[in-house]
Amino acid sequence: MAAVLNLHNGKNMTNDTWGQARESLQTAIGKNNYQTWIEPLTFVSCEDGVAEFGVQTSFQGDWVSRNFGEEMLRQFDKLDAGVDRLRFSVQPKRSAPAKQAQAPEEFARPQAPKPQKKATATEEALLGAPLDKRFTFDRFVVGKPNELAHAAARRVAEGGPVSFNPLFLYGGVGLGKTHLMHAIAWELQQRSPELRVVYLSAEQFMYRFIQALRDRQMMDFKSLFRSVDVLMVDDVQFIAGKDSTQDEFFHTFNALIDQQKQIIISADRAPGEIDGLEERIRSRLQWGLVVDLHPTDYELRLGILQQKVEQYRSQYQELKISDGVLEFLAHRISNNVRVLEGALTRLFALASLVGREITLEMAQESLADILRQSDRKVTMDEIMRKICDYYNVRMSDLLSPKRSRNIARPRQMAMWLAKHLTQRSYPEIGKRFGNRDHTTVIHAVRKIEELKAQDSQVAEDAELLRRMLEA
Ligand SMILES: Nc1ncnc2c1ncn2[C@@H]1O[C@H](COP(=O)(O)OP(=O)(O)OP(=O)(O)O)[C@@H](O)[C@H]1O
Repeated sequence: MAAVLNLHNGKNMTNDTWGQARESLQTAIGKNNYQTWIEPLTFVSCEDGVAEFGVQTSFQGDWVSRNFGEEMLRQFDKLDAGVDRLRFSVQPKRSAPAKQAQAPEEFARPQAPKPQKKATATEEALLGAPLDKRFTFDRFVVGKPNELAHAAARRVAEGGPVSFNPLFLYGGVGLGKTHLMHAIAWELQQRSPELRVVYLSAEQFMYRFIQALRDRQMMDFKSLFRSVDVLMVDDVQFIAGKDSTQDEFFHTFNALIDQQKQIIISADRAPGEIDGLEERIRSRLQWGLVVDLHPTDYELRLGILQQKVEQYRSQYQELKISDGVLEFLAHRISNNVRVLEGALTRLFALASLVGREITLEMAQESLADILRQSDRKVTMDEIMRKICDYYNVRMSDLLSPKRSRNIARPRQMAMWLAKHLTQRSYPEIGKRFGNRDHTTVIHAVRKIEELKAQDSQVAEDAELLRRMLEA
């Protein structure tokens, strides 16, 4: 890369200046923004006061220009770099056949005293939310619990004729829904930079919708959202019960599907389980492919830990972990992947502090709180309350001798959950449920196991309840 920048005032600026500007930008805009948006920029040249940066997609250039352009110029000013204007041009990939570079995005310094035209809510809405650069397919570890979701995501990321529309990904907290959606977006943008791929959470969709209403820019809002090529909406359960947002979402959804544009949705549960979602939306969400990210199993957790350690080593090299430490963590931390990552980050910090091998004892000591939390078992009370909510039965009925099916089945489910999620013995469970005999509990647990194998509704109920209680 050229090491020297020409300043329009004749002074020379070395590459160090860009380095310095980057440092202060990190402080000014925060580490996350910096890593996602500024770090990937490549400095191309600086001529006549125009500093040019290479970006991978026009989306990236557009985003940086709108959101950080002003701050970048401010930092250049501080360093007296003589930069008046920024240009972001999409750099063709080396391996790709020579292709025409796209028209660069430019950020021109606003002319004082004329105020810079602020991007309207709707213009910003088009850009969605920033993508996390760590959330790529490369970094997604595939195992049994997520293989179907991964395969579907890969298929959608290949682009081409829409096959699963919408793709609906669901699963418990921290199981990789957002990661997969960002991975699809990165891949699509890499394959086809001209595509308008918009990712945002359902909450952001709602706020942008409200802002457009308030600013009387609904027409813009509608046409912008209807002009995207791929729309991804994360955590769609958020709009349940929010009627006008649902309505708008429904129309956007239909318009895009009609144009055969790809839609990808995520939620913490299956479409049919989201209370407060209009029936017409619920059924449309089931039109395409609905896939489930199951809770992680031991092998997947271990794979994720190993991958993260490798990544860490490739950056910092020195990291020694005794045999058995990762296995221990994969065994003991059974919650979501975010918790696993948190545990590892702490171990990495510890390793860099002590400067020697991380042993099992050290890991146990430094992660005591996380391990304790993971040990936390669901209480009987929580199970009973959840069952009452879920099946709409009264606690007094659950504990009563009543045997009608609408009471007996929830009670059996509660016993099954108690057996699987708590350390309680059969007699203890029986006692808690209105002083029943332990054989009744054994029978209930068996009954639910049997029903789960025969009746998909029971299997789904059991899985959902277990997830909700473990979340
Ligand atoms: N299979 C995986 N391989 C590697 N990292 C993973 C995997 N699954 C999850 N992660 C990591 O775990 C963290 C949480 O994942 P993510 O944010 O995608 O979860 P989520 O399902 O969207 O959760 P939430 O319901 O809280 O939004 C992220 O840092 C992600 O990279």
